[in-house]
Amino acid sequence: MSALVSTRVLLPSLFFQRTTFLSRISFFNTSTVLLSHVDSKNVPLTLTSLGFKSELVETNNKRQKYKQDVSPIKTSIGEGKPLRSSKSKVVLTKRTLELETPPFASHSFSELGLPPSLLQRLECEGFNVPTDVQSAAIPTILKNHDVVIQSYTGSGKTLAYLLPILSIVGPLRKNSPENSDELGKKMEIEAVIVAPSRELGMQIVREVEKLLGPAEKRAVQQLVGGANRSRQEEALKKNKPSIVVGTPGRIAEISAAGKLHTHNCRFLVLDEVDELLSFNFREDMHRILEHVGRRSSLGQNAGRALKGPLEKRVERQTIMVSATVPFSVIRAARSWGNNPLLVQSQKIIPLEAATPSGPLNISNPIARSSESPSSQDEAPAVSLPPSLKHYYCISKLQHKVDTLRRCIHALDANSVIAFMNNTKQLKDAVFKLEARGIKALELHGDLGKLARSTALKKFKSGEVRVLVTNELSARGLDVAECDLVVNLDLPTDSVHYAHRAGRTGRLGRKGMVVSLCEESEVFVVKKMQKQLGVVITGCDFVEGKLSVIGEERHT
Ligand SMILES: Nc1ncnc2c1ncn2[C@@H]1O[C@H](COP(=O)(O)OP(=O)(O)OP(=O)(O)O)[C@@H](O)[C@H]1O
Repeated sequence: MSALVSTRVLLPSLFFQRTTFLSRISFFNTSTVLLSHVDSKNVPLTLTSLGFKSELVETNNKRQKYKQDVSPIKTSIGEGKPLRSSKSKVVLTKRTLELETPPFASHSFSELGLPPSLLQRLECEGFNVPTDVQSAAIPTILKNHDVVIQSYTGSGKTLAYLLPILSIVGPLRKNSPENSDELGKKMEIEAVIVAPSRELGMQIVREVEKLLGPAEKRAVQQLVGGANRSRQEEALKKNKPSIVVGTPGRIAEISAAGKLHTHNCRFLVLDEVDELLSFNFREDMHRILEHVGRRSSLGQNAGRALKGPLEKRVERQTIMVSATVPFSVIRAARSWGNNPLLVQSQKIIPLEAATPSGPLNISNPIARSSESPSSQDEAPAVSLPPSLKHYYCISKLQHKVDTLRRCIHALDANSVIAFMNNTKQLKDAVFKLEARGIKALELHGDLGKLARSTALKKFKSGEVRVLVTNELSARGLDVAECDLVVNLDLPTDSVHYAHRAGRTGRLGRKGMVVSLCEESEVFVVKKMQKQLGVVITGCDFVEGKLSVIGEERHT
């Protein structure tokens, strides 16, 4: 207890010191160690006690930039009502999300072979240091390798593929288009990025637009389902984008209609590749894989000559990405790509060397040692952010929403994603939360496009405290402020658990995951714990506090 108090007292002064990034990492590691000595039976565990701090500040609502050399990542989220009415200034609760295990590499972006125009844009947007996986993937992709990028949720995989692509295609590329006849004439799509949901597709588009800057943002075009197709086709014709980002159905549809010419495409990215392999996407993915970059007449500079029987052919570069890479993806990647490499944060190996019992689970030693060889066959290379804390709480079905309410209050969570499996029950949960005075909104595929984007916007801005959703939001959704994920229904398997859990604890921030289950489901939690290689601790919420049941193991 005294260790916890002294850590808290030390925080404000140390927090604003201009220390180096590395010394700050060691400071936070120290605070973690101290916290782990606290007797969890006597001390209430809240997000604050686990390292989240709240303080009242004024904010002008500007986006917080990531400046790793100045201060840990902070983020502003609204707790609720402004304390004072003012048109220009709103007083909100500022919550500082400390970095527990920052995934930043020791390199700088300028060492990775990116063009000056892109480096400038990165600086403008406040991206100063690449993450581990970016340091590994960027040079590998720039060397023309097909890759499978596997790294835990929130570790920066999107920029890991966007940056090398933008170095080679589009207005920020190494050779300015004005100086090259071949590139100047080119009107074709040069990169196709496929994502399994409209929300993720739009998020990627925004990330590309951010990097391109306001003057060049037309170089990317969204082709997501649910949006007006003819408008997308008109935009393709008018803006002649270099990059398109979309969902499999819409991309395949527009391509089949002859309005999207991707045969000469240089890059094909499959984001959340294991999800794109699912049965639902089979036909559309087949078309995309068959057509994108398949009849290339690219110039020598842009294309890659293949070895062996395909020696004369110039072909697309295929980039496959996910936090979870089951062996089915490895098999598919071998057939889709040209000698692909498996790129992880700390290592790069030929995909050929990846076997079901081999390096796939290297980031997950507990899972490797606890799984039998047969169950490893389909065991995913799951990677969860190391800063996450996992709990489960036994609750009767009819009491789950009330348990969720108690959980939110006990942990003092400000930005919560609650996952359910059934849309109808999801609506009831929102109704019950609202009736209990907690601002909540639903987000699922049955909603219209406007309702979906409004819900997401309100949640991201902090206007809504709880987003009740289903698998739709489990993949890729990036809300830095999310400090708690609750499974109101258990996910179907450990892969789904990993993606749901990964909506919090982004980019090394702390986060908590609480799974509410009935007594008869505890064995499912235990099984996932084993497969994922994490400790999921039993807990309850009593008198406004989280109390741990049984021994909590700190790993
Ligand atoms: N080098 C960096 N510096 C600062 N912020 C970064 C950096 N790289 C990425 N980010 C930010 O980190 C957040 C998480 O990145 P991203 O969404 O790419 O993670 P991810 O690994 O793709 O996660 P998931 O597996 O859940 O899709 C984003 O908000 C992104 O803008």
